[in-house]
Amino acid sequence: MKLLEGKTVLVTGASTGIGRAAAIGAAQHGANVAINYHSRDEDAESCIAAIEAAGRRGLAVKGDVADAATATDFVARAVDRFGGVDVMVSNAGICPFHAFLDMPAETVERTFRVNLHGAYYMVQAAARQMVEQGRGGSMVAVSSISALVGGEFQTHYTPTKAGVHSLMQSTAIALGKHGIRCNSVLPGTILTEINKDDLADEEKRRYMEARTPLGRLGQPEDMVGPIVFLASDMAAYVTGAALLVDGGMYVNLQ
Ligand SMILES: NC(=O)C1=CN([C@@H]2O[C@H](COP(=O)(O)OP(=O)(O)OC[C@H]3O[C@@H](n4cnc5c(N)ncnc54)[C@H](O)[C@@H]3O)[C@@H](O)[C@H]2O)C=CC1
Ligand SMILES: C[C@H](O)[C@@H]1OC(=O)[C@H](O)[C@@H]1O
Repeated sequence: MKLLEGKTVLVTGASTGIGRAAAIGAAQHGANVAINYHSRDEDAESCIAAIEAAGRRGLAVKGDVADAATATDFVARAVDRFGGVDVMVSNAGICPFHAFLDMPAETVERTFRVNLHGAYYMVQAAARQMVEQGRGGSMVAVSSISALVGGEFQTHYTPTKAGVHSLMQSTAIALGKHGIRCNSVLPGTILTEINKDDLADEEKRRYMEARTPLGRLGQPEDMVGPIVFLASDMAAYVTGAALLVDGGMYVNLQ
C-alpha cells in the first residue's frame, strides 16, 4: 500500500543518512519529494536519481538550515515545482562530539542554530504554506532518544533534541485548528555519517549494541516506516506524539 500517493514531501538534510532514506521512502510511497541539502551536490543528485527511479519527481535545493531564508526559499521552490506542500520532515542536524568543560562557544551556537533554529524555521515556513493551502498537513521532526537521556559528549546536542520534541508539542497545539499534525521520531543509534567517527571506537560500538534488546544498531532504512506512517493519513489522529525508534535501547536499564 502506498501511503503518500499524490502528496508533496519536503525533507531537510536529505543528501545522506536518515533524511536520504526518508526522501527515497516517501517517493516509494507515491510522493513527489523536495530535498534540502547543505553541501555535497553529488550526494543530492544521487538522492534525486533514486527518487526518480521510484517513479516520482524530485527537486534538490541547496541551503543552510540555520539561515531562516533557507526555509522560505525551500518551501517557495517546492511550491513552484510541485504546487504545494503536504509534509515537512525536519531532519537536518549535526552532533560534533565534544567534552563539556572546554566546549567552544561556536560549537554550541552552531549546533543550536542548525538543529533547533533550523527546525523552527523549516516547520514555520511549511506551516505558513499549509495554512494558506487550507488542506492540513503533517510535520515530522527528527528528534532523538537524546531528547530523553543525556550524553557526556553531547551537552550541546541533547538540549536541541529535547527542544525539537518540545517544538512539535507546541506546534501541534498551534496548528491543530488548521488540520496540521506535528510529531517527532526519536531514533536511537542509527549508523550514519553523524556517528561514524564516534562508533569507530569498537568498544563503544559494542557497548551500544549490547544496550539494544533487538541486538543491532539501526540503519537509516529502519526510520522510513515510522516517518512515512506519521506523515501519512494512517496517523490522522496522531499529533503531539513522539515515537521512539531505538530497538528498545531506551528501556534497557538492566
Ligand atoms: N544517527 C543517529 O544515531 C541519530 C541521528 N539523529 C538525528 O537524525 C538526523 C539525521 O542525521 P543522520 O542521518 O544520522 O546523519 P547524517 O550526518 O547522515 O545526516 C545529517 C544531514 O544533515 C545535513 N546538514 C547538516 N547541517 C546542515 C545545515 N546547516 N543545513 C542543511 N543540512 C545540514 C547534513 O549534510 C546531512 O545530510 C539529525 O538531526 C540527527 O540529530 C537522531 C538520533 C540518532
Ligand atoms: C550521533 C549519535 O550517535 C546519536 O545521535 C543521537 O541523537 C543519539 O544520541 C545517538 O547517540
